[in-house]
Amino acid sequence: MSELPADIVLRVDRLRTHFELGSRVAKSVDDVSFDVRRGETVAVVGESGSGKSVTSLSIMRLLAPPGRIVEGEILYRTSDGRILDIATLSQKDMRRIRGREIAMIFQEPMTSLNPLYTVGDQIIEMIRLHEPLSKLEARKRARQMLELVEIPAAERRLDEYPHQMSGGMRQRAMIALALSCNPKLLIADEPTTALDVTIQAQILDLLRRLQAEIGMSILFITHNLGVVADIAHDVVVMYAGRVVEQTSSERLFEHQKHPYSRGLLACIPDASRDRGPSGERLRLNPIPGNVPSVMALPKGCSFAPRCPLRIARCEEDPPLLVAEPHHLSRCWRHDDL
Ligand SMILES: Nc1ncnc2c1ncn2[C@@H]1O[C@H](COP(=O)(O)OP(=O)(O)OP(=O)(O)O)[C@@H](O)[C@H]1O
Repeated sequence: MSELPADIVLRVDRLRTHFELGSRVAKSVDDVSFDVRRGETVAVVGESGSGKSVTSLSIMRLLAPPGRIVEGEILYRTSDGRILDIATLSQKDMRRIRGREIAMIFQEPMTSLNPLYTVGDQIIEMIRLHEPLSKLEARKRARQMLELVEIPAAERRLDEYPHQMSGGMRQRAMIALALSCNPKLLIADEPTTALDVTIQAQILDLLRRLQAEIGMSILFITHNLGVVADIAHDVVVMYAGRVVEQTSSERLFEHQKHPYSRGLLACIPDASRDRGPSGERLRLNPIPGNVPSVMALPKGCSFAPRCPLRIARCEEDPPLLVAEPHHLSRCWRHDDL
């Protein structure tokens, strides 16, 4: 197994995850590599179908058959300093990693919250699953968790059912549940997508604050490049199962080296720019066309059919090229960008 530098919590290395459907193979994640450092956030960005969720499900080992990791390593540094390859871990060992070491939050809080139990009981159960605390001690900890995620009147809220809470509060309760075992890595899969803009900003603020306080690392999955600038240190832009651009967040916003990232940037809503003279909503500039199916990729560069900068050479598949130091791009024309 490879070595892992001391500041790296998670290293995804040449990961390939396929769905084998009869004689056809969907290469949903095709040679993806990135590092997540301690206390930092990496955002994985791309439109629907680009392979973001399959990447996070591979890391959590929650893939349902016929999904399978066929190649690559997912190296993880545990709290007690061991380095494990999650890609080959048994499901029994993986159960000890999920929740305690790596937790996940979703777009829809009811994916993790059970409607039949109070929020408090769910957090208490999770705490006691991992720590030998009495019910009373666990309840106290659960209340502190609700306070940590800034849910007002935490003591009373412990006894509420998820449906008694607003969308934003439910999202906070889900985060409290995920953090109740003090994970080192939080995988956040579109956690703010269903929320309105103000609540979205509050949840992003909360995640940033929690990260600074607890020092956890975050893998942030989103289709919205707009939220990335606020939260991520590094960005991995995915398209049709592959990485097309990878660099720091600061660098990406300054200078995109792939036409797909440029297109995603043009889709970011901007309140001042996107209103007409009488305040009406203007259309953004969506990238024409759709992400191709990973079962029927075009020949050469998979983005070429939608690309305004396409040239004859794009019929040849570009590798991930070093456009600048610490800046990778899978585009023949990265120098022209
Ligand atoms: N259960 C499955 N069976 C077959 N193919 C699948 C399955 N799940 C995902 N895929 C394939 O993997 C591709 C990537 O899917 P994935 O869900 O990771 O995309 P995504 O970027 O997360 O999109 P979204 O934002 O819609 O979740 C899909 O286009 C699909 O072809």
